[in-house]
Amino acid sequence: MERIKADILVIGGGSGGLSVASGAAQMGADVVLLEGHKMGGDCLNYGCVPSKALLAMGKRAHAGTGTNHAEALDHVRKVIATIEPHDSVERFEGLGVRVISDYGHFVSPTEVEVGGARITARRIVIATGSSPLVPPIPGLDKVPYETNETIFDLEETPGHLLIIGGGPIGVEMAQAHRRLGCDVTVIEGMKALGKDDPEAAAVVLDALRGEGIAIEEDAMADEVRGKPGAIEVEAKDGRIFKGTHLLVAVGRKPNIDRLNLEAAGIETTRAGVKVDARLRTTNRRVLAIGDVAGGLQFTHVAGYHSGLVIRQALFGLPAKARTDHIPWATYTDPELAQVGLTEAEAREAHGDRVEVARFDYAGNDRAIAEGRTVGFVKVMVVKGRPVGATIVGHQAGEHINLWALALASKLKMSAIAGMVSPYPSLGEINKRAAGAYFSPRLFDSKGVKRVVGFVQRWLP
Ligand SMILES: Cc1cc2nc3c(=O)[nH]c(=O)nc-3n(C[C@H](O)[C@H](O)[C@H](O)COP(=O)(O)OP(=O)(O)OC[C@H]3O[C@@H](n4cnc5c(N)ncnc54)[C@H](O)[C@@H]3O)c2cc1C
Ligand SMILES: NC(=O)c1ccc[n+]([C@@H]2O[C@H](COP(=O)([O-])OP(=O)(O)OC[C@H]3O[C@@H](n4cnc5c(N)ncnc54)[C@H](O)[C@@H]3O)[C@@H](O)[C@H]2O)c1
Repeated sequence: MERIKADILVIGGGSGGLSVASGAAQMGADVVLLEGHKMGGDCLNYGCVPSKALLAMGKRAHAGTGTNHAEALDHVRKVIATIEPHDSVERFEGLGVRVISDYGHFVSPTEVEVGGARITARRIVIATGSSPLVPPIPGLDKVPYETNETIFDLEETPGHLLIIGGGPIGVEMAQAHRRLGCDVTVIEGMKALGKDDPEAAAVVLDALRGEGIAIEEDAMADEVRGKPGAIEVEAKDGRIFKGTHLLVAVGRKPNIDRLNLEAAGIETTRAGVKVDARLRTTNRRVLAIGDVAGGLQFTHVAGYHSGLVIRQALFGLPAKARTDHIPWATYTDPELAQVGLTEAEAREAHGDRVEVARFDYAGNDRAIAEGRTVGFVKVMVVKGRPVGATIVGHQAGEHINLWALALASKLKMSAIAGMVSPYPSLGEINKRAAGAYFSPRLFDSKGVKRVVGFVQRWLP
């Protein structure tokens, strides 16, 4: 058996693993990367990239440019093919990474076996991601169903797509398919977009319903039956939903089954590999990042984790994973974006000390000019600093960047209010929200009026 020694062994070539491997190799470390399936992982092949490409085609169809489902899937394939070389084995080998295209598993606390090789490394990084969770709903195993791993390869256009799960995957896929000409029913066991601010989520759900998508809430799928082309989902309360195709989007499960973690003394929880604030597992040589670490499951979180791992594994420096500054966005139209605490979370954590500053898209001249006046930004502020921001509306996922910076760098509201925004930009909504925080302090204050009166008497 071949024996390989490395500084860093990365298991999994998705968003997190590839960032660690490329960063570490370019900084001079000896890196081995294992990828058992497709380089680029979920995000490139079955997640962010195809879903945003399909949504883009849905937008085109909605604008009247006559795109159909088959053309949209063709576009999805082309987008993946365009990005693929960036994540390819060739590129990584060019960076000096030894790539092994196979699944790896631990055989001891310090060794991983893959194919015919046994690898030891100073640090091992588990970056094996997650897979679609398929719940044990009676009958589901007897009907054809799609997940995010198959929906972008569907041969035929669904006549009526049933989607179990109204989280980000469910609602993004609902709007993309609806705009590409399918009937769509979302079957959500609790509240759709339930992890987001309910007032903002309602704006998205209203828009989706307005486009003809049925969103059924408090409808926990309890039984599935039927045959190809004629599928029924029955909810716990007896409601029955009929469609031609079924997409299951009820969350994720961590990819840990193949890893033989017991051999390495690595503990797990229901969410994934157990990690501490520094992303260390219960084996001190092994770290876990991205979806498999069971926290927020986003590509940019996997990327953020990779930076923390490089800091620790290459430079021996401590690095703590924060979550208070992590944004996320759901790329429906209108978009929904969040960073930090929602209004409810902020009130729970800070009580009466929270002030909510708010500005509506309807008050922004560019939004009026573009006919995109639906939505708002609200910012949760404690002692002059933002602790969270919610934006729903046109390009909310872009506009949240500013608040992500503000939270990451602990900026004050005065920094945002003091920024000069180009007129007429949509992004000015953020400055106006900060302005809304200060206006009562300036315009409703007797003290300010007294000072102005005094100065005016003395100014030449
Ligand atoms: C439909 C959908 C849409 C999404 N949209 C967004 C979005 O818009 N924005 C966003 O930020 N996030 C989005 N996400 C989430 C995002 O895709 C994930 O958070 C991200 O891919 C996680 O990266 P990762 O590196 O942890 O795992 P992955 O990217 O899944 O990579 C893990 C890799 O490890 C490999 N692997 C597993 N086990 C082994 C083993 N034993 N040996 C070797 N290799 C192994 C797998 O084959 C895989 O390639 C979306 C997800 C889905 C499903
Ligand atoms: N834009 C983005 O960044 C983006 C897009 C898609 C996915 N993602 C990532 O992927 C993760 C997974 O997304 P998801 O939408 O699959 O999961 P999710 O956990 O966010 O939502 C799943 C939904 O399914 C519902 N559900 C569970 N069991 C059910 C049942 N039996 N019947 C009816 N409803 C049921 C839940 O109540 C929940 O609302 C997200 O949390 C996110 O991290 C991100």
